Amino acid sequence: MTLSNSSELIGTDRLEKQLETNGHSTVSEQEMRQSIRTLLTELGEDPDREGLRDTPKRVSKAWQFLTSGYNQSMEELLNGAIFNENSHEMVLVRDITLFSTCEHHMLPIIGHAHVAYIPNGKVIGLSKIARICEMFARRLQVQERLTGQVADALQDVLQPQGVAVVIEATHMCMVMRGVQKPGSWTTTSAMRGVFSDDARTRQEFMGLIRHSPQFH
Ligand SMILES: Nc1nc2c(ncn2[C@@H]2O[C@H](COP(=O)(O)OP(=O)(O)OP(=O)(O)O)[C@@H](O)[C@H]2O)c(=O)[nH]1
Ligand SMILES: [Zn+2]
Repeated sequence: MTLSNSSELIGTDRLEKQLETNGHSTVSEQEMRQSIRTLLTELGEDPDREGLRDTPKRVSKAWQFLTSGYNQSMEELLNGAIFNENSHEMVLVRDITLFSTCEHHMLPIIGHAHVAYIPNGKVIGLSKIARICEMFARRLQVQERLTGQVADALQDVLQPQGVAVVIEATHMCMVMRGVQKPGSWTTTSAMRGVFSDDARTRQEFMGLIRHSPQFH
């Protein structure tokens, strides 16, 4: 199923249709709200008090947004922004802010992605690299899979000489609860093509992402 950009607001009618047809959920918007209401009650809250009255609706909308990456199509996301270019030097977009959701606890994963590729006759619009990251981040994830999906998607659409993806993230399930380790960061990488085969290319990439960016 193809839907438009995840950052668009989704109207309730369209949202319900999407929920019924996207294959990831058959629950309606109403059922989702009801389950959030039940959760509030089970937590000992009064879901009818003023501050919580619209919370099921808000939470439902928030989760639709946070998981909207399931409904995006690569074709729409790319919008044709792949250009023929006879360049064979590394392209790196670093410090792409990422917000994802851990599939074990449904708590936030917050971090950065660094994405590089070496073209092989085609380049991609730079913003599309960040959009690809967002599409996979806005799903229930584990960091390893997210990293590999970004690498495979770029490899697929560009057939470059290689792709490298490093994600550095902190998991709220390890910070706010459980083992409670604020300041812990997880680094994952996915190397494809020349980044996997050639240590010098990989080293060049690693050297570039170590360097601090000029602007934040
Ligand atoms: N590999 C991997 N593990 C993750 C990720 N996000 C969360 N986890 C881990 O998933 C594991 C789930 O372990 P369980 O023992 O089933 O769940 P739990 O009892 O809530 O575990 P604790 O977090 O240790 O309290 C935990 O070790 C989490 O840290 C991720 O992106 N990748
Ligand atoms: Zn977790």
